[in-house]
This record gives sequence, structure tokens and C-alpha cells, in this order.
Amino acid sequence: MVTKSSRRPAEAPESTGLAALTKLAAVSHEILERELRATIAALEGQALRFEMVIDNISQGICFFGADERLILSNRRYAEIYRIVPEQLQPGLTLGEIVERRVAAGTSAMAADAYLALARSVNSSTTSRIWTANIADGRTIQVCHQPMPDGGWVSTHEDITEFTANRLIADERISLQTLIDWVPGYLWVKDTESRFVVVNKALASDSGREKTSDMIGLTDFDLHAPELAQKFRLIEQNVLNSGQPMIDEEEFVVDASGAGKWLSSTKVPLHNVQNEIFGLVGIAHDITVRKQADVLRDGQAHILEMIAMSAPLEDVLDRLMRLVESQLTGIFGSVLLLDKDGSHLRHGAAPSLVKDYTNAIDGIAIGPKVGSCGTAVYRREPVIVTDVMQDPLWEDYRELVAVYGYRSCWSTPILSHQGAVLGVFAMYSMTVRGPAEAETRLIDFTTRIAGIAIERKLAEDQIHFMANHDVLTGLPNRALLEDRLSQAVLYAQRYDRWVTVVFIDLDNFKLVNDTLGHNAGDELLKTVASRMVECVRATDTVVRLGGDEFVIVLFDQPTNVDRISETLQTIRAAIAAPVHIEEHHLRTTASIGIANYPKDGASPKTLLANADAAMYRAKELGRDNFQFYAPEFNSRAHEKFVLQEELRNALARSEFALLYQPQVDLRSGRVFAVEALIRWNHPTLGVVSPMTFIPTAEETGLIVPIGDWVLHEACRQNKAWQDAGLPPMTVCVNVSARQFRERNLVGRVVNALKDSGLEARYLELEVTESLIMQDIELAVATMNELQALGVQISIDDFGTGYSSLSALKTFPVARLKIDKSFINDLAADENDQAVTSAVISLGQKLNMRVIAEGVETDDQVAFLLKNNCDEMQGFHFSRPVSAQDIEKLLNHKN
Ligand SMILES: Nc1nc2c(ncn2[C@@H]2O[C@@H]3COP(=O)(O)O[C@H]4[C@@H](O)[C@H](n5cnc6c(=O)[nH]c(N)nc65)O[C@@H]4COP(=O)(O)O[C@H]3[C@H]2O)c(=O)[nH]1
Repeated sequence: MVTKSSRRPAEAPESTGLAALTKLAAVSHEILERELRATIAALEGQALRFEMVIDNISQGICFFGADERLILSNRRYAEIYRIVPEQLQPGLTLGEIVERRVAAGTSAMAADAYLALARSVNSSTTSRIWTANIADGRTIQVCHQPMPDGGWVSTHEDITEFTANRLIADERISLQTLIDWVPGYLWVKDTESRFVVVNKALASDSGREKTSDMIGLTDFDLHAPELAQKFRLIEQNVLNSGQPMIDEEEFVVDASGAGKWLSSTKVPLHNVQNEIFGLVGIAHDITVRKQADVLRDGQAHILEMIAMSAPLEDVLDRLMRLVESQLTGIFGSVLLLDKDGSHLRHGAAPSLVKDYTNAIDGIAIGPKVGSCGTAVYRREPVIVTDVMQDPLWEDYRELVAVYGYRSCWSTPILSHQGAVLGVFAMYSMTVRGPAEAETRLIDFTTRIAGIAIERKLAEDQIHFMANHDVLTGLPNRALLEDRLSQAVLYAQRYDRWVTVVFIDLDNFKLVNDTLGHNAGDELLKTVASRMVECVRATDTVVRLGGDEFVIVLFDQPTNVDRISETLQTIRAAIAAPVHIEEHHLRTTASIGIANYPKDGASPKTLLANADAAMYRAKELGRDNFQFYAPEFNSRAHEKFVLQEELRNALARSEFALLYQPQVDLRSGRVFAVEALIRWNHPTLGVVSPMTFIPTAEETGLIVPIGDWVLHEACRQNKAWQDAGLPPMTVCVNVSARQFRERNLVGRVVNALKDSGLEARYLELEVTESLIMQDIELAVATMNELQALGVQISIDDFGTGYSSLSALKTFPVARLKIDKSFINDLAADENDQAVTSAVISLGQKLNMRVIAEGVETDDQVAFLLKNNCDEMQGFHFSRPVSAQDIEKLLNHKN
């Protein structure tokens, strides 16, 4: 419908005059009228088409004249403003139309305001477009075009829907931008687990160019079936239960093949009816944190393994796997520095090709030995980015080429004291240097590996020390039982023997005491290594301590002669001279043997019986070997009983002193007596000091016994003097144990005081070896005693190793030549040489010299000839009782 202001037809002119003219005129009129009608019809057709076009366009149109009266409007205009078309007749004023719109609720403002606005727009000559939010909530876009005659045409379009759509579109765009900014993954899925919304990060890590490429996909399109199935189950659970899954750790492999750890949250989505229509998921990459966790946990686990003394290979293997879990395309390796300090041995390399690790196992270190050998040689990291180019790998290129390793970064593993323990290397298949994270990991790994290796070395050392003797390196008592048990088990099974050899060096103590501990140690080491050379690798040589050794001869034939042969070899090896500094030492051994199964079934019994046999060898004069016999044990028992009885002997007054005179060789005058102790045992009779003094020494009983001797000897000497005998010296033996007692001098003072004997009539005999144990202390004690007026003599002189320079400093009055030199004096040239040397030495040092154990005239003659001053021995008198001395002196002097 189009409303028009004018549509009237043209009117015909009136004609009068001539007929022809009239006819012509009539015809012309007809023609004109026809033409006019045709024109009108054409115009009417055009107008109709125009009307139809105007009525059918989607915009509302209205056309006003300069007098603000409506000339034309279309149906859409009436629709937009909800005005009945019939009420929109041409000729209506703008004011009337506005009133109708206000009435229809389709005006943007009140009528006056609208008219004012319209007029101000009309006054302008330029077109204007604006949107009006009309009262019923719609948005109308108005386009106003002024006309040159003062009228105007305006189009009106309802853009409510469009605006709403644009808002939605705008919202969509900003929401996508927003979720694309989310640093992690964000997605929405429908109830079938199909992606509905995803952010850019998720799309691109899933290998999709646009986020829209993801829409409609499921996890089965992105992940391996098992992983996709796992995700689906989780999501179905969220959808079915309505319970969100919060911050669960999930491991995924992205489109590039890189594995990553995610912390994922999946929350169900509800519509207004509270029905679940999907879920929203967010996930952020926690790979770095997870790796740090793995590293921290791994480190803790490895340190725990180290603390629990797990095998080193296991610790290093675990360490390498930990390193590899932190990096991609890296293979870790640890090589350990060999004991010789010049080769590298396989430590751990779980991911390197086995043939390659075998090939480099045992490689020597050096200035051009790949990365590892060079790093240890230089004691600094060696980073080789391309093994095929670097000159350090020249000699190993062929070897490594087969396996495709291209870069190798090696760092020496150091102990906390800076010693090289091994080398840690990272291999990769690409030509490159370490990244920052890799360098950090290298530092971490070398530190942990260092702790593990150092700990292992310390444990090995502790284990070795626990089972070996430090001085000789031989197994010790702890290992002995184990080895002996094994040997016994073997012998049991194969019906063989085990021989246990107990060895005690005879004169070791003397060497130690006289030449010092260093010499003693040297002697022990030499003897130990000689014994090891005498036996087979399957036999065990053990140092029990001191000068005691045990040899376990494994898998022995059941033949005593063969065993004796081995023992003779061992004896000879021990007895061969040992050269220490300027000394040529000879040492012998007392050896006891017990055989399994004859002499005992258990290691303990075998050892005890071999020990008993060794004691028997000692009793029999040392330097021999004895096979165990059952009666040896009864001897040991006897010794034990003796010890117990010795403890009571003092209280029971079972001790007595005998005295042996000492005479001047030339005048034959008795000038002194030596007090010699005897034990009057209630059942055994008189027990020799040779039997019980060593036991008294061992038990410490020598101190009270020695005290008693001192008091008794002083008392007796004073008694003799009081009885009118000519004053003489009484000599008292002082043992090493007594001499070491702090208050020896005080005890001597007491004995003198108690007895009233003058100090000059008391002489203490100390042995040479006793003085040599601690020369300084001995000289200091001797000086104190000398200051009291007590004399000192050196007993058993010649058997020790006193140096001349030391001897000069001793405040000693006499040297006593040991009776072992006097025994064979008549026949043995050596003894003669020693005896005359001691006599002349004494003279030079202004000391008197007495020979003890003199029994024969020949000995007396030799001593006289060599200007010896004094003698003591059976030749003159055996040790006798105090009464006998009295008689003897009365008789002789
Ligand atoms: N074959 C032989 N032997 C002779 C001869 N002349 C003396 N003897 C013995 O030689 C030993 C000398 O004493 P000694 O060397 O100090 O050796 C002493 C001494 O080291 C120690 N001893 C004895 N009494 C005591 C004591 O009261 N205290 C300490 N600590 N030791 C003592 O016991 C050792 C042995 O004492 P005895 O059995 O009394 O043996 C004595 C004595 O009887 C001889 O011509 N031929």
C-alpha cells in the first residue's frame, strides 16, 4: 500500500468551428485522449510497481514535505511503529504521527522532545543516521535525508535482533580472547566428551591450527586409546556424579611427542533446569614442578640408599635413571677410577648401548682420551659438542660412530678432599652443548655420585680394617673364624684335613723393646709376607695380634709328613735373617699344630688346641713345632690352677728367699748376695721362679710379691749386719712390671726405712731389655734410686741391644754377663768374644763386670785371664738359705 497526495486524470479541451476542423479536432482530441490515457495507464503501472517495491522493502520509509506533512509512507513504517496503516494517510503532520507513535508505545521519547529533535535534524542539510531505543524495548536505526525543498525522507530499520546478535558475537570474541589468554589448557565438553570450546594452547599442543578445528573431536582423536579411555572414564564419572575432579595429576604426551604432567580440574556444567549438559576443564602444566618433585624425591631416595649401604652399582644406576628422567635425549654414564688411579671402570650407564659400555670399560686416562679419560686426566669438565669433530675423540671416533652418540660432556667426580673418584658423562645423539638445566643437573649428579662413591670406599676401608690387620694387611681374627669355618665345611664334605698352625715369634718382644717399635713393625711385616709366600692362595695367614699368627692350611692331604714339610718351609722363612737398618736380626718361632678332624671338630676347638700345642713348643725351649696332643690341655689347666694359687701364696706366707753369694774373682771374698725367690707350694713342693714369675708378671701379682722380696731382703741383710757379719750388698731382682710402677722409689725408701738398712747395701738388678723399653723413664728412675744411694746393675747383659751411647748415660754400677754366654765359654769362640768384649766395655765405662752361672774352673780361668772382676755361680755356691749364708760367711771370710 502506498498512499499518494494526487492521482486525478487529465480533462479533454472543449471544441467549436469548422466540421473538419471540428473532426480533426475531434480526432486529435481522441488521439490525444488515447495517448493521455496510455500515459496515465503507464504511469499508474509504474506507480503500482513503485508502491509494491516501497511496500516490500524491509525498511520503513516516510516522505515529508517542507510543511511537515506526510507525503508518503510504506507498510513497514506502519509495522515498525505499530500504527494502523489507515491512520497514516498522506497529509498528516509530523506532530500527529508522533502522537500516534507515543500512543502505540513506539516512540523513543515524549512527543515534544521528539519534535524538537526532528526539527533540529531537519534544519541541517546533511544526512544523519541514529539509533533510537523505543519504549517497547526495540532498537530502530533511523536514516534521515533532508530534501532541497525543505522536506525530508527517512528510512527506519528494526535492528533489535541484529544488535543482540552483535552483542553475542562481541561477547563470543572477547570470551575466546579471554580463554586464549589462559596460560594452561581450557576446554568445554558436552556429555559425549566432545570438545565444544577449547583455548588456543590446547588446540596448538594438540596439533590443530585453529581452535575451531578441535570442535567435535574427542580424546580418542588426540591421545593413545588407553589414555583417551582413562580420560573418558574420569569425565563420565564427573558427569554422572556431578562431583568435580579437582587438581588431579595427569600425564599426557602432546602432538610433538613431549610428555608433560598436568594438574587438571574438571567441573560439571548445569543449565537453568539444573541438568548437567557438559563439563568445563582446566589444566596447567606442572612438568617443571613435577620434575623438581621427582628430582627431590629421587635425591632423597638415593641418599637413603647410600645411608642404607645399598650396592654402589644400584645407587649409580638409580642416579643415572633419575638424570635421564629429567631430560630428553640424554644418556647418563658413570665411570669409576680404578685402584691403580690410571684406568676407568664401568660404574653405571643404564641407557647406553651395552657393547659401547663394554668397549670403554677399563679405558686409560690421558690427555686425549675422549671426554671422560681427558676430564679425569685434567681434573676438570670436558664438554665435547661434536665427537666427530673434536680432536680429543680422534682415537675413539670409529668406536663411537657405530652407536650414533654425537656430544659427550664429562665432569670429574671428586671426593670432598678433592681426589678424583670417577667421571660422570652425559651423551646425546645431537651436536650440542649442555643447556642451563643440564649444567645444573651435572653439578647435582656429580655431587651425589661423589657422596655415594666416597661412602662406598669408606665402607670398603672400614670392612677391610675390620677384617684385616693394619700393619701387615693380613686377615685378622674376625676373618679367621669365617675362613676356618669354610675350610672345615669343605674338609667335611670331601673327607680332607684342615691344618691350623699357631705361630708365636720367640724373641719379638726383645726386638721391640730394644730396637724400638718401628724395627718391631718391620720385622712383623717381613715375617708376615714371607709366610704368605710359603702357602697357597687358598690358605689363610692371619695375624692375631702382637707376634702371634695363625695359618689355616685348606684342603690338606691326610698325611702328617706332607704337613711337616710345609711347616719346615714356614720355619725356615721366619728364621731367615731380617735386615733392619744396620741390624741383622734372626727370629725363631714356636709353632703349634692342630688338625681337623683329629684334634677338634669346630674352629674354636682347633684354634684352642693349636694354641696349646704352641705353648708346649715354647715350654720345650722355643724354636720348634709341636703337633697337638690331648694332654696339652691339662697343662693349660695346670697353669690356670697355678695362677689361682699364686694369688693366695703371699697371704699364706708360702714364699721364701734363697741367697746366692757373689765373690771377688781375685780375692775370693763374698761381697754380695743375690736374693732369689722360692715358692714353697703345699703340694707341688718348691716351685722355681722361672715357672711362676712370668705368671706373676702376667697377672700383676709381681708388684706385691716384689714388694715382699724387697722388704725381706733388706730386713735379712740388716739382720746379718746386726748379727755381726761383715756388711755386704744384697741384690734384688726388679721385673719390668715393678719397674714401671709409679712409686717404685717410694717402695724402696719404705723397705729401707722399715728394715733400717743403709741404701748403699742394696742393689737392684734390672734387665737390659727393661731399660730399653723406655730409656728416658728408666734413666730418670735409676737416677732417683742412685740419689738415695741404692746401686743398680744390669742383669742378663749381652742379650739385648743396648747401644753404647745409651749405656754411657746409665747410672749403673755393674754389668752382669748373662749366663748363656758363660755356659759354653770354654768351647764357643763367639761366647768368648762377647764375654771379653763386655768385660773391656765395662772397664772403659768404669763399671764393674760380674759373670753369672759360673760352674767350672775353666770358666773361672777364662774370666781371670780376661780381667773379669767378679763372679756368681754354682762353682762357688748354689743359692742357699739365709742361715746357710751365715754359716758360709763365717766359714769362708
Ligand atoms: N745353671 C746355673 N744356674 C745358676 C748358676 N748360678 C746361678 N744360677 C741361677 O741363675 C739365676 C740367676 O738369677 P737371674 O738371672 O736374675 O734370674 C732369675 C730372676 O730373673 C728371676 N727371679 C728370681 N727371684 C726373683 C725375684 O725375687 N724377683 C724377680 N722379679 N725375679 C726373680 O728368676 C730367675 C731364675 O731364678 P733362679 O731359678 O733362682 O735362678 C737363678 C740362679 O739359681 C749356675 O752356675 N748355673
